[in-house]
Amino acid sequence: MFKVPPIPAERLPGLLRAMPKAELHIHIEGSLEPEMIFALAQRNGVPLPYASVEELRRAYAFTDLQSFLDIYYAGASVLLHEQDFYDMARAYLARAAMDNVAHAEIFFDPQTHTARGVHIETVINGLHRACADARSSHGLSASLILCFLRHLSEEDALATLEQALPLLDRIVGVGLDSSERGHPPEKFARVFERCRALGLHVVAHAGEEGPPAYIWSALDVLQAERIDHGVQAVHDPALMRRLADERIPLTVCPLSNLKLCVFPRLADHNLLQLLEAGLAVTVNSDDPAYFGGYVNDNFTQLFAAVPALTARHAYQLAWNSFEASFAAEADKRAWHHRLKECFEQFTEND
Ligand SMILES: Nc1ncnc2[nH]cnc12
Ligand SMILES: [Zn+2]
Repeated sequence: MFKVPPIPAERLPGLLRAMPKAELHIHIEGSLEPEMIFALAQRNGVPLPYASVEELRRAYAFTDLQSFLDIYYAGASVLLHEQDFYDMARAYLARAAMDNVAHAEIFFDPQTHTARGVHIETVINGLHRACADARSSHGLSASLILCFLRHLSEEDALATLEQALPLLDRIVGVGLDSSERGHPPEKFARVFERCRALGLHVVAHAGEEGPPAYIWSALDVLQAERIDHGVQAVHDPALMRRLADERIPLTVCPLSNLKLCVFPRLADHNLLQLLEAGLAVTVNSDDPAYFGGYVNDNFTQLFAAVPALTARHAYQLAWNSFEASFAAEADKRAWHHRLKECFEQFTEND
């Protein structure tokens, strides 16, 4: 790999913002800014239990994952029409392009919408159209990952997969999200087996709040190719060795972990420990509208809080993000090249 020259600390934030990167852990419903929630509520005549944008924003004081999910699902209730899904994804992709995101793999939660009577085609077609337009408008490639809600039954997930079958050419893979504790990955063994047989990529949230055992079963039972979050792996040395040996990517979300009280302070985040143990860590925003930052904010705030993180780590994190993506090898090579050029430019300007 490219040998990264030292870069002065004061130039690091600029480099973090400028470097091309992939975002692999973003819930599109978590990109709905309060202003857009209110605009869509008005457009669609959906009542909200908050009087104003400010009142809604004030409710964003979370104590754990569940306290966030309750508000997140309420926010998603304003999405009814294909254009709503398009507008939401379009806004995220425009924002991601500003952060020099070259490639995004976007989670969506169809069950949140189908449970309210919205057809799955409405959801997928709106999101897919925004992804297609992002390529022409921003030169950004984007694909979709359908997530099953783990607090619901496996039968519900199987029914959702059935509904999605005619639209499978519009998604790259499936994931597992929502309330982690009490809902281990093995609850979804059959639906994930079916997805793998259909040729879909497979990822799963595990070890966000839940124990290392959930990461083991995401790997062994679901055969997950990436682990979303995975920060609890540090409590299990054998698991750490496996994740490092097999180069299984972790899509880590520092500001999410902070806002959901997984770590008391950003300075206490274990991302550096994971990286130094040889894990293929990436940095992502999770639900940027709720956690106070898009992907570049995650990079800059984490690096500011953990001064031991250097330009070498920044390069590794961006490189990992492309390598861990489900994009074509030729695209990965092109992004790796752009990344190297960006770092070379930064050192030449010294
Ligand atoms: N951080 C998170 N964990 C689990 N499910 C989610 N859905 C949206 N954000 C999530
Ligand atoms: Zn997530």
